[in-house]
Amino acid sequence: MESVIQEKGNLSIHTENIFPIIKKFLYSDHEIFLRELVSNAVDASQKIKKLASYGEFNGELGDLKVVVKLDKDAKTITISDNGIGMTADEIKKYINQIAFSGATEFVEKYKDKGEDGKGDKGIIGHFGLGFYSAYMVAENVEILTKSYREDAEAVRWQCDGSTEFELSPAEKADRGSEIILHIAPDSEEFLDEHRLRGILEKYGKFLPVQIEFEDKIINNPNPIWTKSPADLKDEDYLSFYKELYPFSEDPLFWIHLNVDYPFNLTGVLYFPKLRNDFQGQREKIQLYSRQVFITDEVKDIVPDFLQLLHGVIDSPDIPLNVSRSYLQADGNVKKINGYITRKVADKLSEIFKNDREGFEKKFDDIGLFIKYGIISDDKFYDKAKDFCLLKNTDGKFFTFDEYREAVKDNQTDINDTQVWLYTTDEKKQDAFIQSAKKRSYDVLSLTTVIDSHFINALEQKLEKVNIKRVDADTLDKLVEKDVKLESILSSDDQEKAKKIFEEIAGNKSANVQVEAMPVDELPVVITFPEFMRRMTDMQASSGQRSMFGDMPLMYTVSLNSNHPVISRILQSEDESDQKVLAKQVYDLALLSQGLLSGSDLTQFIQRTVTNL
Ligand SMILES: Nc1ncnc2c1ncn2[C@@H]1O[C@H](COP(=O)(O)OP(=O)(O)OP(=O)(O)O)[C@@H](O)[C@H]1O
Repeated sequence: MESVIQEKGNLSIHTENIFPIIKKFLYSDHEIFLRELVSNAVDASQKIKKLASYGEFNGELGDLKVVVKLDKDAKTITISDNGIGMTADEIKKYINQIAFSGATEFVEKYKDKGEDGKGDKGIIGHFGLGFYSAYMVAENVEILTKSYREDAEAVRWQCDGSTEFELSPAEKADRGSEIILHIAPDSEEFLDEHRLRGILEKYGKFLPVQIEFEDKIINNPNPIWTKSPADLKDEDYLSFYKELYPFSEDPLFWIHLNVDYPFNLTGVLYFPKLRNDFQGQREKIQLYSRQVFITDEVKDIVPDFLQLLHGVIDSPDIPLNVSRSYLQADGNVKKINGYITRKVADKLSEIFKNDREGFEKKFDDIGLFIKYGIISDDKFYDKAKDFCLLKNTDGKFFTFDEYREAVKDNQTDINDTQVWLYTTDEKKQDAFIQSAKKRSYDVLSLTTVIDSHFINALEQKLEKVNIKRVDADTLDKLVEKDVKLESILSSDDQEKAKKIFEEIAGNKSANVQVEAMPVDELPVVITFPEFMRRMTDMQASSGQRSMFGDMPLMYTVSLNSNHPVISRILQSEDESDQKVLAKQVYDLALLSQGLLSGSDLTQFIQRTVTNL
């Protein structure tokens, strides 16, 4: 057997292998070539502007513009700019040496220049690979360029995707570059003006230099997120929203993001009208890097609940073209997450403090969002706990603290725990809500898709608070008090009543019990244990089918031992009379829970009509 000797060395890379790799794997989406080449042209234009501002270029800047031209007959796409251009030496350095980025070098060189000491502002490239993405669609690429330097000579570079290139003197009157792509037969789909305009509008809609295609400027070089909030009016934000989402309703409000340290980020986030739906609204945030569109999949950059917002985030500090798992672990991305969450919470808190009435009016829309935030993000909860509102069945709003105070006297039970009652459907649970109100209990209206999760989260976070649906049990059991009502029935009679109703329920899942309730409450009350409710509610909101079928597996039948009808049933001599009466009150209880249907309901109606 051959023995292995310890050895160190360099892996060798053969450049002839690199083109096929670039062509296949550099970007999964071939249309990106246009984004890359137009970005380079924009960079070249920004650089000349900067050089002029640093006094290193004293010629005429002219009208800086990038022009994209399609020639179907010649099968070429040409991207021209009047930026800094390149000398033959620069081509050798920046183009021939793959992955040697001239952008990075420019930024390094000028990093301390400019009033703000940020020489890199506005320069897009930094990997040094973008240019080669041209070979994803072209079989041959030409560069015709003339540097801004005095006495510079124009040069032509050409390469057919092998490792050989040609560099020669050329004729070009004006400063700048032309990149001519000879489109490969398998990429002729790009020789279509609609397709090209589509790609340009997607990636270049907000590029900072004018982009012309077929004699029209396709971009808005000064989108509002690049401006100072002090210079903007509400109309500006609204019309930008319309520019982004042409057919949407106006947003509720917005946040202008602007931070330079410890990372760079600008943007505008809008709160849309959510309307109880938060699936259809996602993937509306667009991510830009120095005004170049990158993606509208911001899953890994923006916390889940914030994806309900709309708008634009622009950050050169979010690593692009890297794997998802890397992105999630990235320190900047984490900081950006935290920053956006904080900003959003601060904005909500500000509106709440300055305009409580307006905040309450918008709460049906923003409530969903705030609750989602509370469920999923502890840091957000820390801020939101002071402005998240609870609405009761009378339409009155409370903060958590206000609500604690409001129900303290009446709804604290023997364990010194507050019981907050809620309804998920005011109409269906009306009988229970009315009974609760008779005792001056307050009932919260928690009717949105997210509320079952929200209630769980609240119980975990709020101390000494139990949240129970108003029909989870009889009121005496929901809010247990020291003083208990006496039952007028003897324990023998109670046992008898229980038997009669057990027979009528005829159902193992109904748990019959006797309880001393006030006389003015119903003779029979049907309730569902809270835990059972929650499981079914949560399953329903997460879109799963309930494992309990249509009706919950277990329910409680409480007989009011103080109600005269129960006494009448017990006193009845005739067994069939007794049954009819018991069945009638039992069906009434089912009816008030919406549980009486089909032949049971028909029989109930028949019986009732004949006894009129
Ligand atoms: N139109 C142009 N005008 C002037 N210089 C250019 C032009 N296109 C490319 N270059 C030069 O070639 C270099 C390499 O470009 P390339 O697109 O490969 O990388 P990059 O722009 O630096 O980084 P990225 O990979 O992020 O695009 C640029 O940094 C720039 O110096």
